Amino acid sequence: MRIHGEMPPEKEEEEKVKSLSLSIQQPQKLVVVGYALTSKKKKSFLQPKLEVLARNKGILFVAIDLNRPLLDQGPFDVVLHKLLGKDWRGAIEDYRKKNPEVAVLDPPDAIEQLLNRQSMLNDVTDLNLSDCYGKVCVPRQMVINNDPSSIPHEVTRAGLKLPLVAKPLVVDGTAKSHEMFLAYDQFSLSELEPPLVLQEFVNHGGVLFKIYIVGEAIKVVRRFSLPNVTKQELSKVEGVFRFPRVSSAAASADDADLDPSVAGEILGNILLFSFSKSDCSGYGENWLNCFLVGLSISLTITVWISRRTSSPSFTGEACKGASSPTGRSMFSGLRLFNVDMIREHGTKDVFYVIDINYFPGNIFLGHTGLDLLGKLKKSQFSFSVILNGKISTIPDVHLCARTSI
Ligand SMILES: Nc1ncnc2c1ncn2[C@@H]1O[C@H](COP(=O)(O)OP(=O)(O)OP(=O)(O)O)[C@@H](O)[C@H]1O
Ligand SMILES: O=P(O)(O)O[C@H]1[C@H](OP(=O)(O)O)[C@@H](OP(=O)(O)O)[C@@H](O)[C@@H](O)[C@@H]1OP(=O)(O)O
Ligand SMILES: [Mg+2]
Repeated sequence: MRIHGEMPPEKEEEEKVKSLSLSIQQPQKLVVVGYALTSKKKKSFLQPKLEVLARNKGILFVAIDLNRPLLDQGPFDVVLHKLLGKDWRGAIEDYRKKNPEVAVLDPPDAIEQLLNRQSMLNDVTDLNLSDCYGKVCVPRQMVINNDPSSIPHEVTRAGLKLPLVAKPLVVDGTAKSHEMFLAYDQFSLSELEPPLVLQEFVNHGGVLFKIYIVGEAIKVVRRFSLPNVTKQELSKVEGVFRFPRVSSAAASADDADLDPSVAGEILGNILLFSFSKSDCSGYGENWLNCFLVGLSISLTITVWISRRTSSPSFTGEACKGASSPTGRSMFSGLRLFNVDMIREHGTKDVFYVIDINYFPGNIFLGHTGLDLLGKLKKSQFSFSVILNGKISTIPDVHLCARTSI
């Protein structure tokens, strides 16, 4: 006899099968990430723990075979690349055109802007951020292409202030492109080999901020940097001195007990505007994705998605460039990069962008950026970074996430 409500055995069996099939997880759709990297980058980037972490998140890294046409490979959801050369550039351009649904990180044009220490900072200057939202500057600098003997005269003519940091003009991933010199007088600079950028050294209390950007995710870390150069030191010392990679990953200052005037309880607000590459509107799901990472330092970061109409002088300008196919606005099309910023010693809100790097080291490891790899295929974003102490005065801001870190 069956109690009321009890199922007949055949029905029970049917229900069991149903609940069993529901409990079997649907196979996760893998996000396939094709990568083409220099051997140096492959070693530093594709560490086993990253691959395991990625696999657990449904992301599969697949090596692109450089001996076969790229168009014959895949299908990929995302292509990550850090390779130089015309052939590769041509192949990736062609691939992008024929596979518009694939997120190619990043477009060769956008990367190219960062391969030269003059063009990498151009857009920061052009945006003239100091006028609108605070002071984000670039150090004064000049390019020396040839004839090192002309340097002393050129430096004097340009009125550059000593000391100067001499940097190789071209950034091509080689150790040579990271060879830095600090010059206390202009005459010694003739010893160096052009092409060079000569950049005014900005005293910043020996701490540098690295702002890592992966699509919509931002992480800021502190690194040790060169100490201040005093007037006394400058008057006594002559010569040009090579200095090592002072702000490498090993020079983390996140856990250091720093003077608050250097580390900053609140240094100001670094604001990240992001905007749609295609039409600068319709952020729907994208602004849900917008979030902040990195709770380890005392900066306030605000991330927002802004419409073309808001913050006209800045966002409008940036959108214009980003939405035009030939546009070369700041970071146009870039989704995988970092900005190195320092704060002028003795000031609260005068920041300088000194370097911008494409696909920098460890950008995914320990960052939530990995989660974004899959989402990047949907969103088309570019970024501009500004810094501001007075958020409340900015009109029509679509605030997405804000946190003190
Ligand atoms: N204008 C400047 N004023 C003060 N310090 C500077 C300036 N430019 C560079 N530095 C110091 O030199 C270091 C290296 O400079 P920069 O970041 O331009 O070189 P890089 O080789 O491109 O570095 P990265 O490894 O981050 O790519 C910085 O971390 C900072 O300590
Ligand atoms: O050496 P790391 O792994 O730390 O990464 C560095 C990266 O080298 P990689 O791309 O070969 O990894 C550099 O790239 P190239 O200019 O040489 O192309 C540059 O982006 C640095 O800023 C990165 O330093 P970090 O961002 O960590 O300070
Ligand atoms: Mg660099």
